[in-house]
Amino acid sequence: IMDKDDLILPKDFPKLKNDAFLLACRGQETPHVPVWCMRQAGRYLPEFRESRAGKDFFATCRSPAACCELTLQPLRRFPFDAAIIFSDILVIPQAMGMDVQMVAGKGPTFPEPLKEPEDLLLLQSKVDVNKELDYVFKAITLTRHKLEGKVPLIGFTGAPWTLMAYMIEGGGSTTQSKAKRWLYRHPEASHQLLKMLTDIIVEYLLGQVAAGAQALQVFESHAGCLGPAEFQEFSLPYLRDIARKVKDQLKESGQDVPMIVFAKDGHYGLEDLSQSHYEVVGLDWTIDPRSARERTGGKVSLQGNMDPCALYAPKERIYEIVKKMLEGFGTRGYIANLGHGLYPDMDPENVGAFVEAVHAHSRHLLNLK
Ligand SMILES: Cc1c2[nH]c(c1CCC(=O)O)Cc1[nH]c(c(CCC(=O)O)c1C)Cc1[nH]c(c(CCC(=O)O)c1C)Cc1[nH]c(c(C)c1CCC(=O)O)C2
Repeated sequence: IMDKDDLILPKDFPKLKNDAFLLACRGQETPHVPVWCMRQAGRYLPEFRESRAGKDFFATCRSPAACCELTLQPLRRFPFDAAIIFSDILVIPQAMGMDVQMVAGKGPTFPEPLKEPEDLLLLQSKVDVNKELDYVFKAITLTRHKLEGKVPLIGFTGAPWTLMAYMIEGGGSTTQSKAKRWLYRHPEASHQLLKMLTDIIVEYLLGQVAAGAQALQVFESHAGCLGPAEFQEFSLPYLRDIARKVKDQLKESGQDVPMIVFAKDGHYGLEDLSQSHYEVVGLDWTIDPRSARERTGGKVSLQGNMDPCALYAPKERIYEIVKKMLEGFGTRGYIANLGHGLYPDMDPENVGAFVEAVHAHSRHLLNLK
């Protein structure tokens, strides 16, 4: 007998029925290769567009009921093996006191981005994460209940460098030159900001686990504009710090939650990423599955990496591409996904064909063993 109020308490969650994703994160045997898609809750779904119509993006993020509904929508259509909470990486800069708006046709926009190191003083350095981001935690708890144990729920965050880049660029950028200017001209202030973000992210991820998240993904979406040396200095140490601190704290309370790091276009860092305390390394489509396996030497599970644009292909071709991908990665320690998020103009039917192909072909390969 579940009272409505119990849905917001992070306890008595329904029993998990499909643990293929969690098993694959840990390199354990599964009956099929699990699959989910980055941005599976998104504008390619007509029901998503309808729910979001006329509403402010971040107001939607602040409504636990809306986040829950948007998270569940793709699972009603497709047998995905994981859900990812509907939210955004930019809720952290907002919690630090920055104004961020989602402008239609333009994307995220900061009216007053950081310009010079003095601007760091304007940020809330000691953020009360439990207060400022409580709405995300509530959304996670509600969604974990409403999922009814169908699949595990993934929580996420942006990585420090990616968030720093948005905070300085004030929005999307192809060169990230304003943010990279800080790395070369103000390395100390850069480290100060990255450290500030890291502390908040650790608390934020721990809060997500306490609220009911069963896995965590860290998005370093702007790894690609860094070179190996800058990655070593300004991204990797913080990615490692996050995983180590989150895991140490969880261990104290006897918990263990798999963590995924996705450094988009950061293949120069693949060896390092596979030795960074994350169970899973996410890959974009510019890496060949076999070479990714060789370079990570069985140290981690891998996730990815079909080119999202392959979903524009006819279904038979999608099956062929999935087949090659599965043969390249193998069926063990592997989570099928795209190499980046779905685009709004993609056909939901082809997303269904992708999921179906992963399940069917991986079952076929596993039965041959
Ligand atoms: C860089 C980044 C952002 N947000 C995110 C990242 C990291 C992943 C990546 O590299 O893409 C992460 C994110 N954003 C969203 C999710 C939800 C879960 C899911 O993947 O389904 C996740 C995991 C919802 C969203 N976040 C956003 C949408 C689409 C806008 C809308 O719903 O109105 C969704 C579904 C908006 C957003 N938010 C951001 C961008 C660049 C955009 C797109 C703007 C545009 O295309 O107009 C920042």
